[in-house]
Amino acid sequence: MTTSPIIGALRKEMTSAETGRKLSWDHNSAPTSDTASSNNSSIDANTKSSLSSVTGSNSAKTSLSGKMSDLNMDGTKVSVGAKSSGRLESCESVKSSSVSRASTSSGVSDSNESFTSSISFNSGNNKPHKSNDKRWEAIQAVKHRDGAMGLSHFKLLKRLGCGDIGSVYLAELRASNCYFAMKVMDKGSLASRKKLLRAQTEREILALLDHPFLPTLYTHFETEKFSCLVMEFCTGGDLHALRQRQPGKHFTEAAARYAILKPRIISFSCLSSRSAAVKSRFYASEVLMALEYLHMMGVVYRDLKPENVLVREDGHIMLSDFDLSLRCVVSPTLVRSSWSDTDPSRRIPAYCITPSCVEPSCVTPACIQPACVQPSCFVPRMILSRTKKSKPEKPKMSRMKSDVHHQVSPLPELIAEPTAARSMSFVGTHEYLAPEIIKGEGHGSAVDWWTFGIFLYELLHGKTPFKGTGNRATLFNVVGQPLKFPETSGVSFAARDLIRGLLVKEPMHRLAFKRGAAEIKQHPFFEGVNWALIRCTTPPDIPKPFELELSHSRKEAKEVKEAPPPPQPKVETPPPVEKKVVETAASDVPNSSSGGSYLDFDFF
Ligand SMILES: Nc1ncnc2c1ncn2[C@@H]1O[C@H](COP(=O)(O)OP(=O)(O)OP(=O)(O)O)[C@@H](O)[C@H]1O
Repeated sequence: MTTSPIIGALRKEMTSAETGRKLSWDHNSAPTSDTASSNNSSIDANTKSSLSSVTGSNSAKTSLSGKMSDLNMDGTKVSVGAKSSGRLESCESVKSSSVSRASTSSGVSDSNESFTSSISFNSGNNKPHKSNDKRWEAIQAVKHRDGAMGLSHFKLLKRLGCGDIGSVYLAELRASNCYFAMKVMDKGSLASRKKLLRAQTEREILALLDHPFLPTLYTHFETEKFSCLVMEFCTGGDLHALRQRQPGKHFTEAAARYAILKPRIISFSCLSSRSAAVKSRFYASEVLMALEYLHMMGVVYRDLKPENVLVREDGHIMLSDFDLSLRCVVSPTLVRSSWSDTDPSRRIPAYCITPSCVEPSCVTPACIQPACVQPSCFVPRMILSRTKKSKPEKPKMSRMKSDVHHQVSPLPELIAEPTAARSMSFVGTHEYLAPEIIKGEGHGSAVDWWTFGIFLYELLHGKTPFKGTGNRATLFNVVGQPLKFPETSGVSFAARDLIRGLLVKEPMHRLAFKRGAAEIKQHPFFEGVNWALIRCTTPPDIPKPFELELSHSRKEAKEVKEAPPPPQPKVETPPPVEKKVVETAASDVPNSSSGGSYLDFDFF
């Protein structure tokens, strides 16, 4: 067994006094660290779900940009490892003015090893929902003490997995008893494989997020060779990996029973249909909220599948893996207020809310208000203005009743759907690809609702609906075959109706095309879901306590330090996977069923 270059280099860097080179992302070359001041707007789509829980603050934005050539790309070819589940991607080829990497300079291409962007984003320095998180505090304390973070601040305990652009390690912040998932990407490898833009996109998106069902980026730092993202560690693993470990890659009846007892093993197909429906609804609800938040932030996820749904320590979910996501412009709009007052002067107008990540230029002409309101002002402003007006008047019972009615009447409806997003990229996973991606027609946020339909189908049936004998057949099925449910499906009518609505091949007729998650939430399948309190719901499965894992991790940590690490899977010879990589368009490229490698290609 040979020591992989990435581990060897990691060891070297960890034992050195390296504390993390500052990444210069500043447009004017002013040094900015990973703790750069940030636009710290955030959206909590959970607690005030009817509004997609808009909250935020108004700290100054920092326009960050960078030259990747500053990152000392040494061009060293290192096999970072292959993804363990197949998916495809082409180089990003966004062809719409509505799609932006914010103010990324023109001509940005991953093939340019040097590029500049001026995307204004939340560097992760301010996460309002992390104020009571001891891991957050621990990281902040180290930053405060040492100025910058580096590999030497962490102990890498074990490798959790590897993806196309990096390996993920369980890492302990030294002397803190705080654990993280650290994604380590070899910059030379990224550069030589033209993955710099993907890595940058993922980092920027992670930095934006502040939501219970999405990963927290605690910090990121650069060393001479590596780019490291320090994220929340999910103890429950991912659903795909758990199933892969079962004999025959599916749960047996016994395993299904075990699944009920052992929360980390989750089988939807083998549980009783009621149990599966309950679990599916829980996980689907949380995924839906995460997608809603992402869309509101101008992110089209594009890679929903069980493999990317991690189970957190508390049993709630966390979507991961944003390197195939698309960033775009979005103008969430209030289309219906709860105020039905006929007096125009008292009527709450339609607001346009800019997502925190987008520069003022994001404001589309559709915004009828002179200024877009910050999310945090949204609910209070509406309620306060009402209260103020009624103050001087003598309170009458009828008026009070009316006010109470207003305050408890259905919350305003907000469209947070980036309907104008358009991309020509060919990205995703075969069985989850939307027809418009396969046909190369250009796609937008509706692809996430298609994948949500496939995801729901898989949760409830244990398989995806269009899987063919090979990848090519799968693609043909997606485009040409009607949706069918197993005859013996014990799945409810409501579930099937929802799936049918989501798996409409024509995106414009697909459920949620116009109004996004709001449409889906109203479907009978989700009847009874308390969206506002879903975060407080007791999950159907809770992973076993992390302490039990720890002894195992420490053992492995010793191995990482003292023994040759496991060989990195080579991109060319990846392990067999269940969901294969699409290598080509449906008609003209050979089937790739023999491998799961990630092959980049342009659809056109
Ligand atoms: N926050 C996390 N907590 C626990 N395990 C994680 C976490 N993030 C990733 N992992 C594990 O590491 C593996 C690799 O993750 P990673 O995101 O790098 O690769 P991927 O999901 O295969 O995507 P990509 O190829 O785009 O990088 C995942 O499959 C998962 O098992």
